[in-house]
Amino acid sequence: MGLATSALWLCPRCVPCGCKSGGGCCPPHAEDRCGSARSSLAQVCFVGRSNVGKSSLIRALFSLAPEVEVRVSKTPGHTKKMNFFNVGKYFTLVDMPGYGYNAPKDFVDMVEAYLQERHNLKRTFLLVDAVVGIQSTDLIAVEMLEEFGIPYVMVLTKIDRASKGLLLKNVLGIQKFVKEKTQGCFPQLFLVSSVEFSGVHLLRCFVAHVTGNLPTVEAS
Ligand SMILES: Nc1nc2c(ncn2[C@@H]2O[C@H](COP(=O)(O)OP(=O)(O)OP(=O)(O)O)[C@@H](O)[C@H]2O)c(=O)[nH]1
Ligand SMILES: [Mg+2]
Repeated sequence: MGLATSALWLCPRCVPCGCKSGGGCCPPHAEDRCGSARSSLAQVCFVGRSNVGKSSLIRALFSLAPEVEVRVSKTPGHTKKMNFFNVGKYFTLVDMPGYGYNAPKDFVDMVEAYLQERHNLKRTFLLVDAVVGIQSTDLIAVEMLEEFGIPYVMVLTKIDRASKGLLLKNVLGIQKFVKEKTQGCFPQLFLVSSVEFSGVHLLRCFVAHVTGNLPTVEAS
């Protein structure tokens, strides 16, 4: 995976329309830096409740790419806008604001608009906190992804904070939920700690794979 990385901030509605200026087609939320227009790069995005560890996971996944300048905070609701980062010429990753506590007021408009257009979105990573497990707000997110037919993957975060027993309970609960209640969810759950870097390498390879950047290895 190429690690020459440049950060872009794009208005999600500029991606489909090709607007470069941030004016005209852009909704009021897009007065921030509107980067380049329609991108042909594959995209992956990271969603989940506020404070679940989205920005931290992106930082851990792309720790070798210092230009992915993701901001992490103890305060839930820290990430207020969708932040787009280009990973070299290979793909674009999207750090979403969180839903639930202290979510930005325009969260639904912003995220729904993006997911409906989902230009080149190859996979969505839905993060769930390993200590608290799946919550009712996560179920709403799952419903939305299922309704839009978006392929997604569940990731259990902060596994360093969960006891072995609690981790097992939440893993089994999510596996049962995925099997019985979902269509578009990848059956393999990823377990990660962005602090201890556990599970990060496997997920990094998976991101490379879904964005078409993992060379096929022939079985001998
Ligand atoms: N122990 C532990 N703490 C973590 C881990 N990942 C994130 N955190 C902490 O959780 C808090 C929130 O992390 P963020 O990455 O900012 O969470 P977020 O989902 O981006 O939050 P919002 O942008 O507010 O939605 C920070 O204090 C992080 O240090 C982890 O794997 N283990
Ligand atoms: Mg964040």
